[in-house]
Amino acid sequence: METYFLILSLAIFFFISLKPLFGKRHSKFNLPPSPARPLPLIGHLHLLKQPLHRTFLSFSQSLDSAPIFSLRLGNRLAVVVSSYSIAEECFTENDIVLANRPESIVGKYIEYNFTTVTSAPYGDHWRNLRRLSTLEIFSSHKLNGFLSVRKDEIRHLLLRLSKNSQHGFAKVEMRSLFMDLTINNILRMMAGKRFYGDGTEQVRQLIDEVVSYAGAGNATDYIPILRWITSFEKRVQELSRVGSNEATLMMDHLLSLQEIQPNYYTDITLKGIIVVMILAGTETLIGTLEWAMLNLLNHPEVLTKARTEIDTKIGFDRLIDEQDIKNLPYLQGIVLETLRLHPVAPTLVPHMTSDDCILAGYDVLCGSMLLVNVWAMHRDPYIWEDPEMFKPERFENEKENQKVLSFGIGRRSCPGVGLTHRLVSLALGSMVQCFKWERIGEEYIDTREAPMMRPATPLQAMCKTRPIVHKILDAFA
Ligand code: HEM
Repeated sequence: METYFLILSLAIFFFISLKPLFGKRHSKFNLPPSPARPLPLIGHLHLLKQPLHRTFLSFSQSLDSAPIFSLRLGNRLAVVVSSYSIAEECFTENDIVLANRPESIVGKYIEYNFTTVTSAPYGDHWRNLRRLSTLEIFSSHKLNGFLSVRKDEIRHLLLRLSKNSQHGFAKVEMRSLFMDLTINNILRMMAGKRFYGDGTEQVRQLIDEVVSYAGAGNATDYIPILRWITSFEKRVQELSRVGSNEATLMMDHLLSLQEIQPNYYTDITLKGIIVVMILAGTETLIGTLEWAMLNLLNHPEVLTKARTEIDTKIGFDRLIDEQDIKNLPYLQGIVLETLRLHPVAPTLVPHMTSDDCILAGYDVLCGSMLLVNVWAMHRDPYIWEDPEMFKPERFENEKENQKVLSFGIGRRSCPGVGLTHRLVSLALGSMVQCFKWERIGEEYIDTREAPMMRPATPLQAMCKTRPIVHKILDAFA
């Protein structure tokens, strides 16, 4: 009897899930081309190999370099764009229609039922959150106020680097140092507190797991039956509980705002802000710093040029400061070149259409997911000279800056861009100014990426202090 009900339920489920995929509604529309015929129920999900941005580039190439194509991911239609002109069409005339986010299991459990600024549908609630985070966190005024936190955390980083490297080259593992820098920076901005030792590692593991579940590659988001069969949803629910405890500890600062305006600053809103800041503002910065250092180690001539720029403009008596960065164009070029070659959100954060629209002459139906493959666009040989090469010089022409779309464009673009440029440039500039750097061996470091856009092998380097480090050590003494 049980088997009978199972077969009956599966038959009904198959009928319901296949109907929209093969229904008449789709056939009368001019949808973007697809790389292959979709399979029943799963559509093209079986073709999605990690890393997705590379798979998407090969789909596009298999379709005669099609700059837009469509996929069926279980019960959802997705459109993938990989050209500048279509991306511009998306985020200018179609910006509002494309300003929604698709629902996901992470959005439901970790992002408080789609109420955070990253996951909320486009509308009044999202607008309020965006304004709130701009005023309280991302405005120049607020970022200037947090400068002392950034400087202090960078000083901690330099001190740790100098520990064993004052009398000769010492080997250092960069990821854990960048992890402490970025997590402590965000936590101090949010709650005025640092995490030490094991605390950071725990937070980091939590972030790692949540970030690995976010994004467009989870079959469970598209095939509802997988929610019952796999333990994915349960695991995300468990993580959401751990995350809540962590967040509760960091509420001090925002709670004072709640006292003044309790209706506006609800508990969920405040927790959501903290969760988003940690999720969006740590892994992104760690990855960017790691890729930047990796490229400097693989290109000693770039490193020398950056050091000469800093020595010439700043001298040997003081440490680089944030206001120096505008006078260090080569350093800024290194950061931009890192963001171009290694955008940590290579297909941006998924968008969703709230109505039918037209892109590049194709019909894009209401409820479709949009992914923009900026990783592929940043390596397009028709747009960039020597696209695979790490050449910060290309940004001597300031017009090139506009072509780096790692933070997205339009109303849902990243509000953390200012903080990223400040922290990454200052940390990188300080490390170049204070240390000599070498690879741990003769061979070049692997530039392929692991899942989540990290370097394939955790970055290690050899560093040796330069005399200026003593000025920092003295200041700490
Ligand atoms: C290298 C650093 C970073 C990169 C490459 C990056 C990239 C992105 C991208 C691609 C998006 C989505 C854009 C779109 O949907 O079109 C985004 C959204 C967002 N980012 Fe970042 N990000 C970075 C750092 C940060 C930092 C440091 C923070 C905060 C501390 C942050 C907070 C956010 C938030 C809140 C959103 C959601 C915006 C919305 O949906 O309205 N990001 N980021």
